[in-house]
Amino acid sequence: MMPVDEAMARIMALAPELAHEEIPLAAAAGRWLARAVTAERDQPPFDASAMDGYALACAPEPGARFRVIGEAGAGHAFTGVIGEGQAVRIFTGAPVPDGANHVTLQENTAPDGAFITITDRDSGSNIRPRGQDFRIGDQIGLRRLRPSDLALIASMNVAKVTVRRRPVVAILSTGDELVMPGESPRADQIIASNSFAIKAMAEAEGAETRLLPIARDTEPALRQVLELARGADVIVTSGGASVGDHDLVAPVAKSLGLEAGFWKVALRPGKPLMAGRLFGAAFLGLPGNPVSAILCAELFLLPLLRHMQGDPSPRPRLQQARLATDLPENGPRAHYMRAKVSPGGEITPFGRQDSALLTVLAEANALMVRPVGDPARQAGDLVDWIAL
Ligand SMILES: Nc1nc2c(c(=O)[nH]1)N[C@H]1C(S)=C(S)[C@@H](COP(=O)(O)OP(=O)(O)OC[C@H]3O[C@@H](n4cnc5c(N)ncnc54)[C@H](O)[C@@H]3O)O[C@H]1N2
Ligand code: MOO
Repeated sequence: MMPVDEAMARIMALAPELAHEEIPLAAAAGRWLARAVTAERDQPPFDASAMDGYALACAPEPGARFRVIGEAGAGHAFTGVIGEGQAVRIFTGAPVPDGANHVTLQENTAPDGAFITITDRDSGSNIRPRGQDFRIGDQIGLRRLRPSDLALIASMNVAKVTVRRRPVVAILSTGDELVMPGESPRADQIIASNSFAIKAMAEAEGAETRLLPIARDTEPALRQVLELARGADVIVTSGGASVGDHDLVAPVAKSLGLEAGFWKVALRPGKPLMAGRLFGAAFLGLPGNPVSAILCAELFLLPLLRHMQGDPSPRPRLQQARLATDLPENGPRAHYMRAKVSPGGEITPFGRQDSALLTVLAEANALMVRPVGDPARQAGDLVDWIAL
């Protein structure tokens, strides 16, 4: 059985190259920049008032009196020059007029016809200097674009960005026992659930998905459905990965030309995971047990999708927490236990860890990682976990 780390590395090495594309900023949320963005201007592009008040030639003393000679608003600059004893009525965001180096807060003044009298001191100059946020030529490096990045790029006057094309993931389930939700299962059938989680996980990671029909447990049926996956960047199957007589994914994928393949990872749940390259795509054969399939998607599919889109650290992020209970030693497979991390930061693995229990997975907010051969642990020990 292959160690989890090695399986992750082997799977990332299967990644096909994704082309770059230029898209409008308004469509770029969640996309990965493929080319750095360069600011086209300074922000602010002029010394700007941070407050509503009066622009003055220098910081005034209480009691000082100034004549108001004009007005500066956001988008409406005052074009004259301020001299001693003069003030310009100014509003937040307006360019500070020439000759001024201070904005006094309007709350610190008393108006009196065409004059103002200073009643209190200001705590600062209330001026945002030109370029205080960014300067022309400043760059945003490659990253997944969050809403705040979009605002930053917009303010740089950049209307289009170059991103990686979205990876296309084809998803299919195998098994004679499966019917889709809403259909009428026979007494010996269950409802296909894995592909719904895998689809949602892949899409949240930036992928486009193609949900293929359920493949029945015959070689021709599976071959036919797998053929529909041609053209995808990643092909994900669930079920039929183990050693049973009806577990056909490995032989069929091989007959279709699976390359660079491997099978079985020292992982619980998820041991029968298989991977390779098929039709030019990365191929992941996930185990059928629902928790195994979702866990393998978390550990292998999502890092692969992040890597393909340019994430320099695509692996799951490990955090640490104190264990709330004692645990016996772990066996020969890394155990990713469904667990709950409390707001206080303590982690408690669920008592029931059967890989068929979706209710337990749905209650969990963490996967607690127990390495291969991890010795017995006591309450209070620090352990690694991954957020769900
Ligand atoms: N003799 C052995 N038997 C098994 C071994 C083993 O090493 N030796 N490994 C076990 C482990 S671990 C796992 S995990 C499973 C994985 O088996 P398969 O990948 O072949 O999965 P299936 O047999 O097709 O299904 C397992 C289970 O999951 C249900 N299933 C399948 N697909 C879906 C789906 N899309 N949605 C919901 N549920 C699904 C299926 O009905 C089965 O109950 O093998 C063990 N056996
Ligand atoms: O490894 Mo299986 O994935 O435990 O249920």
